[in-house]
Amino acid sequence: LSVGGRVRHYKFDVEYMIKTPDCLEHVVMGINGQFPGPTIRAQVGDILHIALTNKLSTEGTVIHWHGIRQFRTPWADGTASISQCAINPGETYHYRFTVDKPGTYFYHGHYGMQRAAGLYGSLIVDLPKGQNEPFHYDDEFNLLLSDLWHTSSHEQEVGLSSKPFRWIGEPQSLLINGRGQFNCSLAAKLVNTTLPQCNFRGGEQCAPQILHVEPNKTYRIRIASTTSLASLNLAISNHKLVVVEADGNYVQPFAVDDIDIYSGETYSVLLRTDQNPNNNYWVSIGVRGRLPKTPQGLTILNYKTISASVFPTSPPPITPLWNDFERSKSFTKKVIAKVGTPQPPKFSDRKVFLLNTQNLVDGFIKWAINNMSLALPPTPYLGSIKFKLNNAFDQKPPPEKFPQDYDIFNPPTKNPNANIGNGVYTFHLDEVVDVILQNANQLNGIGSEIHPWHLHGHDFWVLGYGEGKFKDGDENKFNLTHAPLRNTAVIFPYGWTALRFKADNPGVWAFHCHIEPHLHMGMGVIFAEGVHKVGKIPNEALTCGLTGKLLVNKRH
Ligand SMILES: O=C1O[C@H]([C@@H](O)CO)C(O)=C1O
Repeated sequence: LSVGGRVRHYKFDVEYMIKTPDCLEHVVMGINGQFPGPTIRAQVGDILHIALTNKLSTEGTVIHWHGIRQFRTPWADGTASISQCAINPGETYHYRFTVDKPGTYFYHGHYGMQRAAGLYGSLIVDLPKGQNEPFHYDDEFNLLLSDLWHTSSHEQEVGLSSKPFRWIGEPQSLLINGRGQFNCSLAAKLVNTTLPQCNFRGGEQCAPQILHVEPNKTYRIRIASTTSLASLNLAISNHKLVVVEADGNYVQPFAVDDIDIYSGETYSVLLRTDQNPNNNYWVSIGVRGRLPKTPQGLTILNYKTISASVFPTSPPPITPLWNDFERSKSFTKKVIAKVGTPQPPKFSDRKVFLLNTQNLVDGFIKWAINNMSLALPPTPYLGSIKFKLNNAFDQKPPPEKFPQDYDIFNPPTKNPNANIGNGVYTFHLDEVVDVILQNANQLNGIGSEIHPWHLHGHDFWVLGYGEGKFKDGDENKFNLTHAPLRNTAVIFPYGWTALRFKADNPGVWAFHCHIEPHLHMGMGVIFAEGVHKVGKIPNEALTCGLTGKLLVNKRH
């Protein structure tokens, strides 16, 4: 742990609670009685110490600190079956780790589908006092975006693993800082809807959190998406957004009317309050990438010159067409590194091609990567690899490429069946790895979805996005001069995305689609590097499976 960092102590009690996040009652997962969980705010170099107590009565839990690389603390990454054992009811796990990079982050459950159940909150890392961000702002807001279902995460989980398969469908509500409106609309008076106008007295759990601003100032709006499924577009009527940060990395500033944000991504945008201060304006989020069946999520940008209850004069921004993928690509490709950002090594040591397919396994619908669908083992990899427990998981590494003649434009008719597995991609410490994520056609009918891939333990450089199947020579088009550093990158329908990272963080790291049901259906892989260099893993991370038995045997 870094020297001189201030230790910040948090006590987190995770429990199920009854809340009314979209004006209807639901059981959600919360922390210390709050949904979303408390915001963690720290400074670069600080050590966070979060004592997490599982107050659920019948299931385990863990929390992942999304975007924090966990250098020298891989057991604090908060991934059940990968970096630690799930924390049992009544038990407390101590997450201790350094936050070494300023930026906008969040945290969330990483066991079963607990993120879908509402286990999430914001994590913001400021620069040390006296240091300035490379852009100016007067004040800031924080928007944590999520989606909500009226079915429980358990019901969803069982449906996804059933035969016949039951898809979770589209979310019922979109939430901004845990607040949405299902049975009324904030904008009913201005839009074509059968929903009544919402009437809030204030204090309701589903009342929107209003952004109160002063005219002629610059605000930094931090935006993080922890959605289970939805790809979102955020816009603020009449106001330009200048994107300055993505996933805790500075980007070359660019101005847009709206931003796309995929699950697992974070952005900071600057907003200048230069519009008529006698109006209020809409902040809207809407679904993109899938046929939307969910009303927009809304709140208000209120110029303090007038009352927050003054009704905006025009309807909320219209969310761009869900399937205008050219528009989506155009936005995503605008995200390039700020000048001065470290750039990737010119060459990679290894290329891993990962074909994403939706398959059948014994009649169950799964997602597979190079024909392997991930099912996590009972003993977390970090311990089983470090202690060489070879029975803990498949010792045969998964394939690093897929058949060249695979037809990505059609359903997987020739090989509809995938295999279930839990093998590991092992990298040499400091190896420079390219990952080429290849999208393909879904299982039934013609179509291909967007998947946001999130890497634990690292940032990667995004080298490029391409159409169709990656082919020899495409690497000549890689962006090696202003490649953005990120921890999440999307693959577009029928396209590929190329990433480069240095395997310089001893540990075991998940790399997966951040869509919660897709991960649950096996859409992920496991990377490991330099595990022999990992320091002493705290016993509390090892108390299950084969490592649990080792601990017991030492005592007897
Ligand atoms: O994984 C998925 O399954 C459904 C559909 O493909 C099968 O019902 C869907 O929309 C997904 O994203």
